[in-house]
Amino acid sequence: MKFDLLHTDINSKARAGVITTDHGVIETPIFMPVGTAGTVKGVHQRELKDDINPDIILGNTYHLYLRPKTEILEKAGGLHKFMNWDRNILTDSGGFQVYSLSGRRKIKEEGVKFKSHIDGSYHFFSPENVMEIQRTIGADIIMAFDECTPYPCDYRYAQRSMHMTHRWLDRCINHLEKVPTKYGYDQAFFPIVQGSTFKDLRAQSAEYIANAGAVGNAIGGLSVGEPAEEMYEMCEVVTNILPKDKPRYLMGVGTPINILENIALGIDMFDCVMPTRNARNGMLFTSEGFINIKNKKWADDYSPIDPMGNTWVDTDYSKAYLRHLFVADEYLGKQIATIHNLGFYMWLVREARRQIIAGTFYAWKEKMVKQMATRL
Ligand SMILES: CC1(C)O[C@@H]2[C@@H](CO[C@@]3(CNc4nc5cc6c(=O)[nH]c(N)nc6cc5[nH]4)OC(C)(C)O[C@@H]23)O1
Repeated sequence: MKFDLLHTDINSKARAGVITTDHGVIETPIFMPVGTAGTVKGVHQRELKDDINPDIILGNTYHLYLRPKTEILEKAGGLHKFMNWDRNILTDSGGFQVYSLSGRRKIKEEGVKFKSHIDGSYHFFSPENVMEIQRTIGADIIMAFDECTPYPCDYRYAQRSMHMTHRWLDRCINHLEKVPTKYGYDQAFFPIVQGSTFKDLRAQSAEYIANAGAVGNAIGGLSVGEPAEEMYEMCEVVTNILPKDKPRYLMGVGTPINILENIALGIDMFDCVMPTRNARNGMLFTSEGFINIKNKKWADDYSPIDPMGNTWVDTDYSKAYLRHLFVADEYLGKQIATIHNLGFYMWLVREARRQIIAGTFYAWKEKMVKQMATRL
């Protein structure tokens, strides 16, 4: 994997760059649609390509390991072939999902024993076997096995959790050297900064991760319920330490406002279930603010979903029609809203990139942050 930093904003730490992998280029800043179990919920791969056009989507080790299971993926030749997606894929390592999803889990130095949320069976994840699972899934970018420190927690817990994540990182790196890639293309490995919301721990973790010398670096342990201001403070500390010539990935973030504020702090890559999850509940993001399409006020509003919209659904369908589909609980409503929201998120990061290159990012960001907070 290669990262070319093309432009850094003069009034902020915002950057425009290009990541190149064996499955094509990724223009940054980038938003990565979440496709947890090998599907971006409700959207065909062909629609993804034609209408939303993401350079990269996310998969998840925890989910894919439990279903369809690694042997099914291996026989298919990896996740790209299995889901017929020939662009980039990033897989999260599952550490976080074990912490946030599985019923019961026991975290020890060796690894994490957990109960499947599907059938209650017991499983064990360690830095070593998670590296092997991600080799088998075959994503272009794979994440370290870490402990996402729960929020809130006391300093002592955050410190111990951070050091364990650092020890697990060393085990991931050592093991990856022994397990070759399986499908003939490279896989980039990203370590993950922890340290909860303590500035000194965040700095310590950022230094440790920077010294690992990986091709890209991630920031974890955020977007877990902390106030946005604390998220921004931690990103400010960490991006001042992480190397400038490597992409920075802020995991699980976030709202359109979170994304613009963090681009200004020097973050290049984002993922979040918000555009897809909120779409399924009828919450639409637009450049003028956000819409709850189930609200009665749209019942006889025959204007396009989003006249400034970026995908064909925005002008093919009216607000009244989309509201009807949600009220009638028709599948099509969720599908239309998902394509709209993902189209908006892709527009947002692409427009941010254009503004950074034009040197007008900061003023544009300030205007957009105010505008997008409006409830329409
Ligand atoms: C914002 C929003 C809508 O996103 C939802 C829900 C709750 O937050 C999210 C998103 N936040 C999030 N923080 C993360 C931290 C780590 C981390 O430290 N390590 C690793 N390996 N992976 C991570 C993935 C992360 N996702 O996390 C789950 C539980 C996946 O659902 C998401 O609120």
